[in-house]
Amino acid sequence: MSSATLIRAHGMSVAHPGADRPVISHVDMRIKRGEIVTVVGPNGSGKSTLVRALLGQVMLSAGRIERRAGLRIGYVPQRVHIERAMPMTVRRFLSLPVRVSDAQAEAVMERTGVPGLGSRQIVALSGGQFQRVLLARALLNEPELLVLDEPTQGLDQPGIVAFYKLIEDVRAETGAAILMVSHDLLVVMRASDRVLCLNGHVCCEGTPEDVSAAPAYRALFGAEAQGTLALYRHHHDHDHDHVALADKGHAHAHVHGPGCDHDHSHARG
Ligand SMILES: Nc1ncnc2c1ncn2[C@@H]1O[C@H](COP(=O)(O)OP(=O)(O)OP(=O)(O)O)[C@@H](O)[C@H]1O
Repeated sequence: MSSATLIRAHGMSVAHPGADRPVISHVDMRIKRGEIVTVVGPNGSGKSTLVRALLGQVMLSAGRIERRAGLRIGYVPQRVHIERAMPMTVRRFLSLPVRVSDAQAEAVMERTGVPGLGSRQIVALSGGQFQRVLLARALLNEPELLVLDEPTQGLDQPGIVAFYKLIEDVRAETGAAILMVSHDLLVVMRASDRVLCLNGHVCCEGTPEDVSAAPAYRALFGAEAQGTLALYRHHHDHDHDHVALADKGHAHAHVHGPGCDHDHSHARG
């Protein structure tokens, strides 16, 4: 594994007991220091399973995962899986499972745009505030890799845009790599260095520009894909020069998982 690589999956497959076919098959992927990588795919395509397998929370049925020794990971699970009704203040929530000082708690809340909320009950937070508190907790152990599973679920459009801006700021400040699962194709693509399009297997992978032009992506996302393609044809106005990416020279490289039966021509329209 190269020194810039934080985590790498080789032929990763996950099958749930009793299911007739694997949820994800033969996924090869890696995340390098400081990269923002997004996983997109239809409902049920295995995105959360992929993330949880990378984190070691789900057993692989085939393949293996390499992690850099001592890799610090911050994880924000999908919101729907978190019990919000528990009677608990934000301050106490931030001290679970590892106790933090008041100063640390206040600093991280300030960082994620929810200063002074420590005494609030979790249940009394808005969706956007809760999401920022979850992010704050994930940042407390100074992760080198931050993993966010559908972090903007339930937020309105300005809330979504603001959240991704915050994520980019966190990356710029801390140098953490970020792996996100998202449905916000347009917004998330602008914030990503690399996109992985999943439908049980990796259908296509590459820069947002490459993926938005890939036939497999367009077949999966239809009209919505047209929007991202238009974005990259006419408004590719962001740059990633502030991040040293080892694979910059391979900006158009992308790989296909085995078993893909879609059109593999890589024409860019
Ligand atoms: N523990 C489990 N046991 C059995 N099947 C499971 C389990 N976890 C997930 N699945 C199934 O695996 C498939 C993929 O689920 P997963 O949550 O990874 O998809 P997803 O792409 O994240 O979906 P969504 O976009 O709806 O969140 C689904 O059909 C789901 O029902």
